[in-house]
Amino acid sequence: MFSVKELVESNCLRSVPLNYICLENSKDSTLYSENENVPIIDLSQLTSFNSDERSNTIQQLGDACRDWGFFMEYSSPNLFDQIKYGTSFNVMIDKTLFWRDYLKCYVHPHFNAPFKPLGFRETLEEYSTKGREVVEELLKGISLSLGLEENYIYKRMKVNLGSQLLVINCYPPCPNPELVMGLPAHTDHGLLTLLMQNDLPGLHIQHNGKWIPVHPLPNSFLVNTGDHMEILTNGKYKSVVHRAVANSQGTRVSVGAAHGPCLDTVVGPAPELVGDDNPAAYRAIKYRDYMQLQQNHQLHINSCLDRIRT
Ligand SMILES: O=C(O)CCC(=O)C(=O)O
Ligand SMILES: [Fe+2]
Repeated sequence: MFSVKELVESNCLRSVPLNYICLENSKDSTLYSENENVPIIDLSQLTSFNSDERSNTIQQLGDACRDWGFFMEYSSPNLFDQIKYGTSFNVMIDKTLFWRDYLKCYVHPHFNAPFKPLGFRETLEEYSTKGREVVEELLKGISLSLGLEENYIYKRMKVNLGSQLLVINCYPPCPNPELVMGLPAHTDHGLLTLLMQNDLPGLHIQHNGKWIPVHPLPNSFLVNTGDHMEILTNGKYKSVVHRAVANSQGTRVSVGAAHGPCLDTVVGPAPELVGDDNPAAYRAIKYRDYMQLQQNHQLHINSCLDRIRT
């Protein structure tokens, strides 16, 4: 199987090969909006000793999770292979190939990374550790915004043994970007994803029924809530549908770190967020089984969450 990078670098590419042409693109009736912007949260205020500043930011964080589920913040065939290089999404089930190559490494609770190129492992390890620290702070803020004790999510989801999956995506330039899809519409399976990207646009998020293009903001992380945040909050904070489109200008690179519960944690709606007027909307499922369910399912058909709704 060719990678898209090899295909583009072969120098014989004048138009998109047929097996990459994504018919869904012309059928997608979701409107496109350039006029709305993803909310921006200042992490230093979330960890501030000034209690007014902190509670204001917790409120903003809660609003962002409820209304957007996406915000920016300053500063092999086996799904569980610890290091995996590939193309498209899952070549075993994809009917159309996607314009994307990737490297995935599980970096927590056990750290895995290639030994080459020199220094890559060390950089990835430091990046992953810092990412977990950021997520711990965000989870405290999110727990408080839900009226829960600040360590509620961290403890209940056993995040100290949590799964952290680093996905490095590469979207080489495409001669006809409107005919292909980098990564089709999907939601992420974990609790929170931190995304870093280079300066080429491509990410779209669905908000109030429209696709919102996200313009890269230097020195920021994009943070999005995943399916397990939606399950745990019983739908109060939604997992956000997003996609990545291709471009003709240059190679777009994004690095996503999916932070989830411990793989063996059985996750269902938090009892504190369920009541007579708000019954549990999802059945409890082990995180590992959920990931398997998502992987075996064509990404863009509909959200994997639909399969565990009560
Ligand atoms: O490349 C992007 O901006 C999005 C990547 C993504 O959604 C993912 O890896 O799950
Ligand atoms: Fe994603």
